[in-house]
Amino acid sequence: MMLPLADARMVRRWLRDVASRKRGDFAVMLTLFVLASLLGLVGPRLLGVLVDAVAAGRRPPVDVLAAVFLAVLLAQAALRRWAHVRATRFGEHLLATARADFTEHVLRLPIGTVEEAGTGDLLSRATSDVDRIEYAARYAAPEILTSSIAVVLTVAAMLVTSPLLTLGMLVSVPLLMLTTRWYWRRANPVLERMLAAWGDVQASATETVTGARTVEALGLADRRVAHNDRALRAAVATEHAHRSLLARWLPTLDLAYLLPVAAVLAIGGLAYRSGLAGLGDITAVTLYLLAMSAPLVELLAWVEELQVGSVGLRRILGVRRVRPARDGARVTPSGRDVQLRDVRFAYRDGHDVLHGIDLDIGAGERLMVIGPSGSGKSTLARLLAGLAEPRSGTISLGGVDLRCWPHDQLRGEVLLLTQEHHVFAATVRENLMANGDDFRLHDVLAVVGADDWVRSLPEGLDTRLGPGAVSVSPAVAQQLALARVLLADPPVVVLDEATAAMDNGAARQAERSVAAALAGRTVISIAHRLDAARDADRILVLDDGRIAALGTYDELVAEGGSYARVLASHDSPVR
Ligand SMILES: Nc1ncnc2c1ncn2[C@@H]1O[C@H](COP(=O)(O)OP(=O)(O)OP(=O)(O)O)[C@@H](O)[C@H]1O
Repeated sequence: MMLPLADARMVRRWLRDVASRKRGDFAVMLTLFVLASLLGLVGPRLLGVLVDAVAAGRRPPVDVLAAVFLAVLLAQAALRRWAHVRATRFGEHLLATARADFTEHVLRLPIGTVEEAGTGDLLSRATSDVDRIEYAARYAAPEILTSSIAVVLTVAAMLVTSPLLTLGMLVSVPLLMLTTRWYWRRANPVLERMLAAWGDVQASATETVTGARTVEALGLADRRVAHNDRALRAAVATEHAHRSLLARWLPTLDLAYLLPVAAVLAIGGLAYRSGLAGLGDITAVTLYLLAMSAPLVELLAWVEELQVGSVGLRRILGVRRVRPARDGARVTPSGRDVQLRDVRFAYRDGHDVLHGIDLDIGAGERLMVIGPSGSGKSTLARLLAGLAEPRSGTISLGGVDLRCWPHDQLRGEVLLLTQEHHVFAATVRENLMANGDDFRLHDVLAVVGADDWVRSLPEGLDTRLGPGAVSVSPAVAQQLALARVLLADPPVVVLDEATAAMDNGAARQAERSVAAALAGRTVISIAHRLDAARDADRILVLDDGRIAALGTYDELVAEGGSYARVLASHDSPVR
C-alpha cells in the first residue's frame, strides 16, 4: 500500500493558508515584482516614441531618452533583485511550513499504516520530495512569478498601445490551449509515477544498507543489486516518459510565440496603409512581443520544475489524508481490567491468524503467553496495546473499547515493549524520556541491570549514545527500553520477548527485578524462556491463533499434555 497523494484542491488551500500567514510579506513581494515588470515596459514605449518622432521628421532628444532608458534598466534590475530576495524568503517560509506540517502529521500516523506503506515511501517523501519542493519554492516559483507578471503586463501594455495590433496574438491562443492541455493531462500521472519510482529506489537502497549484515551473511548481494537495478530502471523509464512529453510539447510553444510576431507585422502593414496604426505603435507592439520571449522562455524552463515540485508537495501533504491515530475526547474507564471478546485478526483478507479469542485479564494480573512460533502471540500483543485493531470482536480496557480511546490517553495506560528497540542519537537521559531526578533514573537503571554500565560512561547520564558516539549493544538497548517503560509506569504493560537480546543470566535477573518493579500493574508477557512461568498468575497457551490452554502453572501441569511437560521441565524454550 502506498500513502495517498493530496489533490489539487488541498494543495491550493494549503498554499493559500501559508500565504495568508505571511500576507504582508507576500504583498510586498508581489508589488516589487509588478513594479519591476512595469519598468520593463518603458523601453519599447520609448523606442516607439523615438520612431514616431523620426517618422514625423522631428529630431528626438536621443541623449535624454538614452539616459532615461539606462536609469529605467538600473531601477528595474534593483527592483528585480529585491523582489527575488523577498521571494526566496517567502519560499523558505513555505518550505519550513511544509516540513513542520509533514513531521507533525507523520508522528500522528497510525503505526499500522506506516508499516503497511513501508518506511521507504515515508522516507522519500521526507527527503527527496522535500528537496524537490525546496528547489521549486526557492528558484522556480520566484522565476515563474516574475515571468508571469511580466507576460501579463506586457499584454496589457500592448492592449493600451494598440488593441487592433494586439489581436495578432490571438492566432496562438488555440494552439497554446490545445497543446498545453494535452501536456498537463499526461504529465501529472507520469510525474506521480516518477516520484513514486524514485521513492522505491531510495527504499531499496536504504533497505540494502540497513540490512547489510543479513545481505552479507546470506550472500544476497547479487539479488539486492538486481533489485536496486530494477527499481532504478523503472524510475529512469518514468523520467524518459516525462522527457518525451516535454520534447513534444516545447516545440509547439516556440511556434505559438513566433506566429503572433508574423501576425502583428501583417496586421500592422494593413493598418498602417489604411491609417489605423502609426509606425511607432507597430514598433512598440512588435518590441513588446519580442520582449515577451525572455519571460516566456523563463516561464517554460521553470514550469517543469514547478510541476515536479507540486507533485512533491502533493506527496508531502498526502499524509494528511490518512486518518490520524485516534484523538478526541478523553474516555472514563471503569477500572483496568482487559476483556477480549471473539477477537479475530487477519493480515491478509481471508487468512485469519487469531480465531475468536475470548479472554479476561484482571487488573494487576501477571499473564504469561506461550505457544509455538507463528501461533499469534506477537499479534495478540499488538492488539492488546491498541497498535492494530481486530477484524471483528472487541478488546476493551476498563469497559471501554480500545477503538474509542484517544491515542495519547491509551499510551498512558498500555505500553508494549518488543524486541525491537531504538536507541536515539541523544544522551542516556534523553533516551530514557523521563523527567525524573538522577536518583530515580539510577534506581530504575539498577532495576534493569544497566546502572553499572551508565556509571562507567564518561559523562554518566549525559553521555551521548548512538552513531558517532557511544555504541550500544542490543542487550543494553533492551535494558534502556525496559527502563523507559518502568519510568513511564503505565497500569498495563505488554512485554513481547522484551529480554530476548540479553544472555540467560542477565535476562532472568532483569525479568525478576522488572516484575518486582511492576508489582500491582497488569503485566502480559510473551515469553520464550519459561523460568518465570511459576511467577505468573496464569499462563495462556496459544496454538494456531486459538487458546489451547489457560490456567495457573499448577493447573496446566496437572492437566498433562505436551505443554505441561514443557512447563514442568522448565528449561526447554517453547516458541
Ligand atoms: N506483518 C505481517 N504480515 C503478514 N503476516 C504476518 C505478519 N506478522 C505475522 N504474520 C503471520 O501471522 C501469524 C502469527 O504471527 P505472530 O508473529 O503473531 O506469531 P508469534 O506466535 O508471535 O510467532 P513468534 O514466536 O515466531 O514471534 C504467523 O503465521 C505469521 O506468519
